[in-house]
Amino acid sequence: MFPESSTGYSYEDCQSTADWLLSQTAVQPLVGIVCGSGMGGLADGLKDPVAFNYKDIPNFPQSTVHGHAGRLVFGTLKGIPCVCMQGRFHLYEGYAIQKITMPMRIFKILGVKTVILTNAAGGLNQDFKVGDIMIIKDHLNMPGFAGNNPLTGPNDERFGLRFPCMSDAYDRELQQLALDVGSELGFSDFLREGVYCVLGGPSFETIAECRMLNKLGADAVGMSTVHEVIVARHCGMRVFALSLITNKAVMDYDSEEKANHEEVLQTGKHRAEQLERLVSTIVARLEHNNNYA
Ligand SMILES: O=P(O)(O)O[C@@H]1C[C@H](O)[C@@H](CO)O1
Ligand SMILES: Nc1nc2[nH]cnc2c(=O)[nH]1
Repeated sequence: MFPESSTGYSYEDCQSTADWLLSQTAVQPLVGIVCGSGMGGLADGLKDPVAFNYKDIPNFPQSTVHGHAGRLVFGTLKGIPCVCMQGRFHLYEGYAIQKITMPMRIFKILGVKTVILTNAAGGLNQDFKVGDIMIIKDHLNMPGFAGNNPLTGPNDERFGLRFPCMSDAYDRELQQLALDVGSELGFSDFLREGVYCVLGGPSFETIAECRMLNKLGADAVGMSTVHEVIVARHCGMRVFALSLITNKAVMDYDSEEKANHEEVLQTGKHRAEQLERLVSTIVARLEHNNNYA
C-alpha cells in the first residue's frame, strides 16, 4: 500500500547505528534538533562540531531535497551537548514512513531527552505573516487519517507502547519557555502559536484544499514533522516544534501568488539569525530548568 510499509528498522538496527555514531564522537547528546527547509544554519551554531554525511552513516537514508544538506552534526549549543539533523526526510521522497522517522529512534538510543523540530510551512491563518514563527501546539495528521502512520507494523515495546497518547505530544512547559524566551529577545511581534497540518506533498495545496484545512482548524500546512513527533513521543522524548511561515497559503481565486520552494528557502535565510537565537536560548534554558526529561 505504502513504500515498504511493513518493514521498519529493528531495535538492533537502530542500536548498531547509534553505537557506530557514539564510537566516532565524544559528544553524548541530550538535545536533538531537526532543521527544516532552509534552516540548516541552526547546525552551524554548534561548537566543536563533528559532522557525518548521511551517506556514511550505516542504515541512514539520503537527503534528496534542495535546502537539506544531509549531515548529522554533533556539538554543543551554549554548553549543552546536541545532535542536529541538517536535513530531514519526507514522504514525497519515496521513503517508507518508518524510514523517514528512524532518526528519532537513533536520537533516543543516543540518549537524547528533548527533541526540537523546525519546519517551513504555508500560513493558513489569515492573521499570520510571512516570516512569523509559529510554536506548534497540536497537529492534524492527514496521512495518518489514510492509515499511513509511522507506528504501523509490529510494535517493539523497547521503544514504547502499542497505543501511545498524542494529546500531550507538544510539551506545554517548553511552549511556555519559548514564549518567555521570545518575549525577552523582542520577538513577540512575529511569534505565534497554532496547529500544524501535515500533507504528503510534494505538490503544494490547491485553493480549495487551503480553505478546507483552515476550516478544519489548521493554522499552517507543511510536509513533515508530525511523523517524527509521533515516533519521538512513542519512545518517550519531550517534543518542542516550530514552523517558520515561509509563504502565505493561497486562499483566494483572485490571488496572483504561487507557492514555490525558492520563496520557502529565501524566507528561511531572512529569519535564520532570529531562529537560531530563539532555539539556542531555549536549549540553554533547558539546562537552567533542569528539564531535559
Ligand atoms: O522539511 P520542511 O518541512 O521544512 O520542508 C518544507 C516542506 C517541503 O519539503 C518544502 C517545500 O518548500 O519545505
Ligand atoms: N504543504 C506545504 N508545505 C510547505 N512548506 C512551505 N510552504 C508550504 C506550503 O505552502 N504548503
